[in-house]
Parts: sequence; C-alpha cells; structure tokens
Amino acid sequence: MQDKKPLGFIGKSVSGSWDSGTIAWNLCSRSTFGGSDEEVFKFAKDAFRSNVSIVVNCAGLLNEQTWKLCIQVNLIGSTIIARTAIEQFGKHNGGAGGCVILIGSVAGMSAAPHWPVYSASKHGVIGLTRGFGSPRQFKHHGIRFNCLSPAYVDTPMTKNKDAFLFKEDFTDSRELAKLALPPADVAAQIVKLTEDENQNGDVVVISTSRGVEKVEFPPMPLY
Ligand SMILES: NC(=O)C1=CN([C@@H]2O[C@H](COP(=O)(O)OP(=O)(O)OC[C@H]3O[C@@H](n4cnc5c(N)ncnc54)[C@H](O)[C@@H]3O)[C@@H](O)[C@H]2O)C=CC1
Ligand SMILES: CCCCC/C=C\C=C\C(=O)C/C=C\C/C=C\CCCC(=O)O
Repeated sequence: MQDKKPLGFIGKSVSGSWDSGTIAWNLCSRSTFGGSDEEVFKFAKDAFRSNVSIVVNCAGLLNEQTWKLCIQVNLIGSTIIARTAIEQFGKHNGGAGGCVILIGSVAGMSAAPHWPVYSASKHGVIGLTRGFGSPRQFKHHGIRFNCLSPAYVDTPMTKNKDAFLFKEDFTDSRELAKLALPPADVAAQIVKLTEDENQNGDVVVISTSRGVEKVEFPPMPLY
C-alpha cells in the first residue's frame, strides 16, 4: 500500500470508504472458494506487486456448523496472507519490509464452549503472529506482525446464533450487545498498530471492560 493508506478493509460496512483494492478479501475468498493453492498465491503475488507494505486481514467466520470452512477462512486464509506478504515485500527478497495485522479474538486465548473450532482457529492466528513476528523472523524479512484480538464487537457476526453450539444459552443477547465494542474503536487500534514501529510479534486485546492491553505470555520451557 502506498503512503500508508490502506487499500481496503474487509466488510461491507466500510469497503466503500477506501480505494478499490480488497486484497485480503480476495485472498480469503479465493483460498476458500476457488482455485488451487498455486492459483491463490499467484493472485496474491499480482495483488501485492508495487509498493504494498501494510496488510490487514480482517476476514473471518464463526460457524461451528461449517467448521472446516471456519478453519479455512480464519487460519488458512491468515497463513496465505502472512506467507505471501513475506515473499512479496520481505527485505530478504529485496522488498522494503512493512507490517501485517491479523485479527484474532479473545476466543483465541480462552476456552470457548459455544465455538470451540472458531476458538482453535484464532489460537492459530495468534501462533502465526508470534512466530512470524519473532526477532529471528524480523531480522530475515523486516515485516512486523501483530494481532489485534477483540472481545465482542457490534457486527453481524454476533447476531447469528445458529452458528453457535448450545444456542439456547443465548436467549437474550441484548445486554451483551450493549457492552460490545463499536467497530470504529477496533479500526482505530488497527491503525495504531500499523504506525507503532516498536510493536512486533504482539497480541493486543481490546475490550469494552478493560480497554487496550498487550498480552504478556509466560516463558515456556523448551525441554
Ligand atoms: N464481532 C466480534 O465480536 C468479533 C470479531 N472478531 C473478528 O473480527 C473479524 C471481523 O469480523 P466481524 O466484522 O465481526 O464479522 P462479520 O461476519 O460481520 O464480517 C466478517 C467479514 O469476513 C468476510 N469473509 C468471511 N468469509 C470470507 C471468505 N471466505 N472470503 C472473504 N471474505 C470472507 C465476510 O464477507 C465479512 O465481510 C473476524 O476475523 C472475526 O473473527 C474478533 C473478535 C470479536
Ligand atoms: C449473542 C452474543 C454472542 C455473540 C458472539 C459472537 C461472536 C464472537 C466473536 C468472537 O471472536 C468472540 C468474542 C468474545 C468472546 C470469546 C470467548 C468467550 C467464551 C465464548 C463461549 O461462550 O463459548
């Protein structure tokens, strides 16, 4: 993307507000609905040509009934975007580096009885972020990877109870809806993450109850 201006955000509500490109949307669509991996990567290469340096992948699906599709969109789609960004604008390939923002969820860090597969896919998105955003990777490709993980956001995703398990538990979601974040708050935080050169490999949670928090992961024993 040129001059730090995003080519496009995912989602019908905002897609008209930016220039015409919708790279991540096209990538996820193609990875989900059409073509081989080779074709998807070829499309991505063409789309990422010429000075792209910021990519935000917001496309996502919560549906425990179509759980394979959920993994395909959330985890495989994010993986294709991450890998293609590295290949296309990584410094190791003569590119200028840049930044990739993946959208996770607090469900990527908590037990989620009503959407376990969605939760697993978002745990995976966090793993991608931390691995590709590690100092060793950054030294190689010069691309910052960060993950913004929202709690409930007031979007169409939260209205489709048929997508959840035990949907009878959601008899009255109006109180919860009042506590959901406005999408604009999430968008503002995405922009901040693209701008802050000090953030890399980070998972940032945003919620109505606690605001914006960087997640601290415990050090793990390797043996
Ligand atoms: N709404 C919420 O409470 C939360 C949402 N999120 C995440 O935020 C992101 C945005 O979700 P929402 O706007 O809430 O949901 P949404 O359902 O309103 O929007 C999701 C968007 O993803 C696109 N999409 C889905 N499958 C696709 C595919 N195969 N190819 C291309 N595009 C596809 C849809 O067209 C839609 O525009 C997702 O990654 C979601 O997992 C994270 C935490 C909370
Ligand atoms: C009727 C209200 C529920 C709407 C939920 C819809 C979308 C959620 C998207 C997320 O990414 C999850 C956000 C926050 C909660 C995460 C985990 C809490 C435990 C979930 C569970 O009960 O299974």
